[in-house]
Amino acid sequence: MTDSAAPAVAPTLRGRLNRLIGSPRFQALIARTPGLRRISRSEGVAMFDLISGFVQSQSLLALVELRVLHRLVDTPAAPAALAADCGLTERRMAILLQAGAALGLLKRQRDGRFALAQRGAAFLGVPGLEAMVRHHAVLYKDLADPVAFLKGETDPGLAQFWPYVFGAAGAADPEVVATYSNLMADSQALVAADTLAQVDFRGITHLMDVGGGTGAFLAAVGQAHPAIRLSLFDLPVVVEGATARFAAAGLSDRATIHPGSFRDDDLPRGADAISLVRVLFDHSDETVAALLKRVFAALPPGGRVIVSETMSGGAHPDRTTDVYFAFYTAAMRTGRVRSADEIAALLAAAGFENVRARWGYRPFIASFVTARKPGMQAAA
Ligand SMILES: C[S@@+](CC[C@H](N)C(=O)[O-])C[C@H]1O[C@@H](n2cnc3c(N)ncnc32)[C@H](O)[C@@H]1O
Repeated sequence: MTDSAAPAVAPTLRGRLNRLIGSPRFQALIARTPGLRRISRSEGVAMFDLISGFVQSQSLLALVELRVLHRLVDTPAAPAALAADCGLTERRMAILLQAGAALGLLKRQRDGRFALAQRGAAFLGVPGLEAMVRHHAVLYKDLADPVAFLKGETDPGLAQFWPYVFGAAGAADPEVVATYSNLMADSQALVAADTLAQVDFRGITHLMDVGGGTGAFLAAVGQAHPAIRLSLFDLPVVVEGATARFAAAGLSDRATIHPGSFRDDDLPRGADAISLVRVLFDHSDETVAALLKRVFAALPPGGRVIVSETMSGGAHPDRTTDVYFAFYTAAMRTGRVRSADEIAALLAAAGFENVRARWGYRPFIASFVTARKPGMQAAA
């Protein structure tokens, strides 16, 4: 440990253990001891993974920007062949391809050529993943000085990328809106699949998706549950894209679009369930509390609210959500990744009961909290 001075207060048992684990003599002993050597090695690998993670992400960005995975879909290629197409020297191309293979996205063949590996093929198959990697350039800049970022001394660019979080006025530029709506809609397929698999939709006759973007989640619900009526509520400039989506999905007769802002307008009534998919984590506790009050008011007695988004692990910090999403939403300035317990408390404060949480089986896609408005369940 770097600070080897005697502690000012008597260390706890955990503290004494920390000092022991951090001592070079102890580490040398573990590295020499059969059985423990393996643990020491895997801890070393895990630690180096933490240290080098940003280079892995930047290698991935280079692979995406140069469309290397796409170029290898049909046939393997040698560094020299790809170098010319990508405008790199052969040597630099070889570095990138070797890194891609080390990350499991490519496979290095015996003849020195590189092929697309299964992980690379799967990466290309996930809608929105390439766009997600590309837009990380903004977050990467925002985190260049993480201490200044955490002290609030920087002006994060991600806040401008998602202008709607500051209110309807910020979302006036159709080009900006199209960029984030497409990114959201592309990544929605996985969120919808997990939500439909892990949340019970039985008994719902009319679902309103608030902050539902261009209707991608509702389209998935509509296809999985042919009897449910659908309502979409989002900012006017955002819902413009929903008409074509519902028409293409054959849902125009079942779906109603309500343009509006949940900051300024009451929510339309009539739905016996309201979903909030990746909406709460964009906003402050104050905005969320006000939104949940409106959700409560719009539901009939017994009506259901469904929250689906990535959540903090809370008492059990989660590697996927408590690092990436926590910093991401902090860079948006207004947002926060909350634990299921925190969301449950906000729902209870809004008057909901029967609050149930479900940790997602892919927590980096979504986890879920559902609750009911007290009173009789709405008639089917
Ligand atoms: C992170 S996106 C999620 C979109 C969609 N639910 C999904 O999961 O793909 C948040 C959505 O909330 C909407 N939103 C933000 N502020 C809003 C407001 N004041 N009123 C209505 N919708 C709003 C945005 O336009 C955007 O579509």
